[in-house]
Amino acid sequence: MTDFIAIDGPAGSGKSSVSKAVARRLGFGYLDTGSAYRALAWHVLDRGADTADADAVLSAVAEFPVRLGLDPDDRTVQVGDVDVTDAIREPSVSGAVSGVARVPEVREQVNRLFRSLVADAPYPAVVVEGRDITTVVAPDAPVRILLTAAPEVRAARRAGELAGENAEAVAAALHKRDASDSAVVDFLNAAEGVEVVDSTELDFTQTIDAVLTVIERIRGVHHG
Ligand SMILES: Nc1ncnc2c1ncn2[C@@H]1O[C@H](COP(=O)(O)OP(=O)(O)O)[C@@H](O)[C@H]1O
Ligand SMILES: Nc1ccn([C@@H]2O[C@H](COP(=O)(O)OP(=O)(O)O)[C@@H](O)[C@H]2O)c(=O)n1
Repeated sequence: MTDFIAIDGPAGSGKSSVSKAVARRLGFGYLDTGSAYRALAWHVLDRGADTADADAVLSAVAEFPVRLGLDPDDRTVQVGDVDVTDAIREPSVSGAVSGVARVPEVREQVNRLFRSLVADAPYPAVVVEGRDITTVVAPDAPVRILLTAAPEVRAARRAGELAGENAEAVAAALHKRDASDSAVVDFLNAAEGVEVVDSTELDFTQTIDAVLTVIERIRGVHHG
C-alpha cells in the first residue's frame, strides 16, 4: 500500500514548492490537489459558465476529463487534450476556484480521484498537498503536517511569483480566497495529531528540512 504524506495549509504557505522538493529528495510521488480544483474552475470558465452557479459546476464536473501526474518533476495538468498547466495559475482561475471547491459533490468526486491515484502509484509514498488532506482525504495518513506562515509573508511570496501583478491586489485576492476556502474546510488550525511547521521565520531550505525532519521521525527514514 502506498502511504500518504499529507500536507495542508493556506495559500502561499509553501505547500507546492516544499512538497515537490521533499518528494524529489525521498523518491516519492507528489500530488498537487489544488491543481484539480483549478483545472475544474478553468473547465467551467471554458464552457462559458459561472463558477458561482453550483448547477453549472455540477454539470461541468460530470464531464471533466482531468489528467494529473505524480512525478514531482512534471506538473503538467490536462483537461482532455488541452494542456492547462499555465492557464490554471492565472488570476482569473484563482479568483473563481473557491466557487467550485465549495460544492460537496465536487469534493467527493475529486477525493475519489486522489485516493485512486495514490493507491495505483508506482512510489512507496506520495506527498499529497491541499486543504483537507490531513482531515478528510487521508485522516489516517502516518505523516500529517500543517504548513503555515504569517498572512503578510504568504502574500509577499505569492506576489513575488506573479511578477507584473500589483502586489496589493495579489495580497487582497489571496486573503479573499483563504476566507472563502476556510468556510469549507479548516486549514488554519491543526487537527489532533497533525504537526505544525510554521515557515514564517524559515527560508525555503530550512522549511524543506523541517518537513523532512517530521517525516524522518515518523517513518524512520534518513535524508542525510
Ligand atoms: N520558507 C520559504 N521562504 C521563502 N519562500 C518560500 C518559502 N516556502 C515557499 N516559498 C516560495 O513562496 C512561493 C509560494 O509557495 P508555494 O509552494 O506556491 O505555496 P502554496 O502551494 O502553499 O500556495 C513560491 O515562490 C515558493 O518558492
Ligand atoms: N485539497 C484542496 C486543495 C485545493 N482546494 C481549492 O483549490 C484552490 C487552489 O488550491 P492551490 O493549492 O492550488 O492554491 P495555492 O495554495 O497554491 O494558492 C484553493 O483555493 C481551494 O479553493 C481545496 O478546496 N481543497
